[in-house]
Amino acid sequence: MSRKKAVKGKAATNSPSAGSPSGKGTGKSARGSPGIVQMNGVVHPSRPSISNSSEFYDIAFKVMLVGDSGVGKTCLLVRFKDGAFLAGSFISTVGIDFRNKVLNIDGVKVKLQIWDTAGQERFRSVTHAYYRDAHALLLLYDVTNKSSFDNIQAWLTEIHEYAQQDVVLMLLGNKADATHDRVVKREDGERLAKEFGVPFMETSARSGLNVELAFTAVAKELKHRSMKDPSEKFKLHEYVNKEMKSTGCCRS
Ligand SMILES: Nc1nc2c(ncn2[C@@H]2O[C@H](COP(=O)(O)OP(=O)(O)OP(=O)(O)O)[C@@H](O)[C@H]2O)c(=O)[nH]1
Ligand SMILES: [Mg+2]
Repeated sequence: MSRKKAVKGKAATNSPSAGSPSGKGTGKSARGSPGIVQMNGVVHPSRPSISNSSEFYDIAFKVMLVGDSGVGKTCLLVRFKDGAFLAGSFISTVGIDFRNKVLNIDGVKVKLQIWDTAGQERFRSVTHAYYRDAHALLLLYDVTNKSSFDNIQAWLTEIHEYAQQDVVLMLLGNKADATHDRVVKREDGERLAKEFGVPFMETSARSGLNVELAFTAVAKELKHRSMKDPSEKFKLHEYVNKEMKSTGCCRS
């Protein structure tokens, strides 16, 4: 396995690579996605990085953050990438943006290119165009906002319409730190996730609760799928449940 160099940066003005399904499996660069070539669902850089990032990786995947405006998608990404919480006034994302992070998963360097989408309705058509190339989707609601939870079903319909059939999907109930403002119980999130057969956890971009776990679980699943190693058994649901219990984070 050759080791690649991670491309770092933001691409708010990029057109979606998803606009080029023909790039899939051909080894050709996907239109509008600088330095990205798709081969067997795994993303590799098509040319040397011009950024100052010196982080190398073996395999790379696209992960998208979706959910209503204000649920905490940007804050979750910033917490994961920089280990910090974006305090202060809420600045709603315009369009779409991405950040890269390389994780060491069982000795394999897995680069996650994480796309932070705008939750506002008016950007929905922009977001739709990116779904097709996503290997994983983190679907967020806000435990302090009932309508963001009620909208999860609509988001799932959208995901089924625009994303790949085998996309890795996880439901996250964010802002779990906000105990006084909570209106959605953890059990409600669990029930909904069970109904749709998706792994679930509560997170907090503010406290960092389960943020690393959510991305690591997705990276492990994607790595497992791409390696197709029959000797290696990995079950996303089991991993999430086991890790949640071991941290004792969200169980009463
Ligand atoms: N208490 C608490 N507040 C949070 C958390 N995550 C985000 N927030 C707050 O929620 C607001 C919205 O956060 P964003 O991350 O900007 O929301 P978003 O989902 O990216 O919204 P759009 O970009 O409009 O789609 C901000 O005021 C954050 O400070 C969290 O885990 N806990
Ligand atoms: Mg945002």
